[in-house]
Amino acid sequence: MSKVIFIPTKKEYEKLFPNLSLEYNNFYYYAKYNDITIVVTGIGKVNVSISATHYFCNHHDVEEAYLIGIAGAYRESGLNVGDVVTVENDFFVDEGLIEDNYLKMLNEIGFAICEDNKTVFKTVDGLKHVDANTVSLLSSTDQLAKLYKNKTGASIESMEGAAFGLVCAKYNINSYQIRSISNYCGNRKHQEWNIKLAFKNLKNTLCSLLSVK
Ligand SMILES: O=C(O)c1cccc(C(=O)CC[C@H]2O[C@@H](n3cnc4c(=O)[nH]cnc43)[C@H](O)[C@@H]2O)c1
Repeated sequence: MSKVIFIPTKKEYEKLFPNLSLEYNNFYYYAKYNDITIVVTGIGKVNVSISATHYFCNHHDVEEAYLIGIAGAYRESGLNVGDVVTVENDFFVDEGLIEDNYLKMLNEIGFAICEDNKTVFKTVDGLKHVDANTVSLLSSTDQLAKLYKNKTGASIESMEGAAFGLVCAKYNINSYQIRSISNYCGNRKHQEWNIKLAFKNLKNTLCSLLSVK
């Protein structure tokens, strides 16, 4: 049985594994770290779905799959930049429509992507448990951030989570999602990015959780 770590972008990979070079197989970049495979999926729902599906089709011994990376936190979440969290429920929040400034997810108009338009992850003890929204249209205004947050009550936002969770569920694979908060959502002028702190804390978590040095 094996473990695999999925990371959305090469930028994130290079901050976490600066000395480990990547190979390419036409679908994704990957590397081996001891007995763990690391897959760089590409940004967003489509890329993570292609990469994870291809990986699981070709590796039938996966026991645990981890999606790790950075994420934005909604202002009202109480989270700080640099916090590392374990995601429980992850919503396809922007698959839907907006009517009179009210956001309806696809499940509310009879076309659910999956049950309740969300996927559910296993969680890691010792980290803050949060719910997440997965978006293609980033919440780059305070108004949109509020719309997303109020819809599901999620604390954080990423671009891959719910899609990854759905692929893992289809393959019956135990999935985990660990994110380090790099910025706040909303108005791009006030997002307060701190990439360095986010990756320092994420790397520390990886070291203790998966014995990755
Ligand atoms: O600017 C940099 O140096 C840099 C270094 C590493 C990664 C990045 C990214 O922008 C990665 C994009 C990645 O991060 C997630 N993310 C982060 N903040 C948010 C957000 O506010 N809303 C949605 N997604 C966010 C996302 O999952 C992307 O895959 C930059």
